[in-house]
Amino acid sequence: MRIDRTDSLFSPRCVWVNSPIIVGAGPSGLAVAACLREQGVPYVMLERADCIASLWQKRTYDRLKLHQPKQFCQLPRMTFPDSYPEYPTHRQFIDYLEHYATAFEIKPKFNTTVQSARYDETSGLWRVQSATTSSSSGSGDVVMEYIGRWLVAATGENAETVVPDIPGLEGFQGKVIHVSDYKSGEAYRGQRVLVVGCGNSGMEVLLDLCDHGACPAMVVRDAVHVLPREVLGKSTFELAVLLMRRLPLWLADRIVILLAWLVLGDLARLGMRRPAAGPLELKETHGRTPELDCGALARIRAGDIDVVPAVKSFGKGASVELADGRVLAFDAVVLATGYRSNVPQWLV
Ligand SMILES: NC(=O)C1=CN([C@@H]2O[C@H](COP(=O)(O)OP(=O)(O)OC[C@H]3O[C@@H](n4cnc5c(N)ncnc54)[C@H](OP(=O)(O)O)[C@@H]3O)[C@@H](O)[C@H]2O)C=CC1
Ligand SMILES: O=C(O)C(=O)Cc1c[nH]c2ccccc12
Repeated sequence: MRIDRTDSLFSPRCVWVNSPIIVGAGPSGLAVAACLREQGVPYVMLERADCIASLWQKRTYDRLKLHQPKQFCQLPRMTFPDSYPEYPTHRQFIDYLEHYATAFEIKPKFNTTVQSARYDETSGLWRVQSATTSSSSGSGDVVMEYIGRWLVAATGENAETVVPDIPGLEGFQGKVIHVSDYKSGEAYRGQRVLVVGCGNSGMEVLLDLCDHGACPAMVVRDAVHVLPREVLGKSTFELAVLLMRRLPLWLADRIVILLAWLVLGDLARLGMRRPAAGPLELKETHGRTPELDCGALARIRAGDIDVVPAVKSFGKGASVELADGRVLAFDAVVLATGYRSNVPQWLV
């Protein structure tokens, strides 16, 4: 057997890069890479997954479409094809991103997880430690340290799934998944499904479950801002941007809430009260995205989706105890409880 002396002598291997180090090959990382490329600036791009835009490729449900019209979602220097609809499907979005990466010759180092990125004040340099998993069996991770002057953190807000710590969840007898593993309601036909969380993912999965003949319930534990996707044919997002440019935030919020009320009616009657702070204020101050209704509200109104309060605990078998004391039985649980960034873990 040959002993690799360079590995044992310099572990981890250090590479000096006279260029930015981009962490993450999602839409933001790709956009940065394309702009650098256009200026003739080289870069190194490190990506944990084995493909670009892994969240879009591996963790989205089948029916997902962009929630904003396409002109607000395209990356710099390349528009969406004219043939795309106003709200492209996630498959179309992935095709666009693949085409974008090819056009700008973006070649990330895949299967490479950044473990830490440290800024050294004295030298003014970043030390970025990464581990590359090899697909060939037997050879372990290759640990590298990239040293350079610029770091771009582009791992997004949704790198890790959030799984709530609800008592008894591990003992629940039915199937439990996080929404990142949900593809379609086909697997749930005829089943009682509890969807925990009423963000954009939860709301759309509820609709999908209805469309596939399941019997879902939605946990709403707190106040929530649901807005229509469009008002009088104009996207609420565009409208909000226009209002925010011209008016103070509080007034823009009042108008958005009034329009939402005119289109959607009083949602408190459906068990969904609005937070005291407006949707635009919450986006500005907490980065909290408003929920855009894609049809779930109509199904709640029709009685196809039950709205229930917070889950207190999962009991014996397949029972669930709710905050209001009710105990209900479910066949399956979908945790649509969100995602979080992992930047604080590796940017030290
Ligand atoms: N087509 C598109 O463009 C889509 C975009 N998205 C985006 O992706 C991002 C992630 O969305 P999403 O996956 O919905 O995650 P979010 O973080 O937006 O929503 C998570 C939801 O789960 C609730 N929750 C968390 N823990 C619990 C618990 N223990 N019990 C009850 N409820 C709980 C939260 O409630 P609380 O507010 O009380 O914490 C919140 O309503 C967002 O930016 C969203 O807009 C998602 C789907 C489709
Ligand atoms: O694209 C996002 O990240 C969003 O959060 C969408 C969004 C931000 N502000 C809004 C106002 C009204 C409707 C949607 C949004």
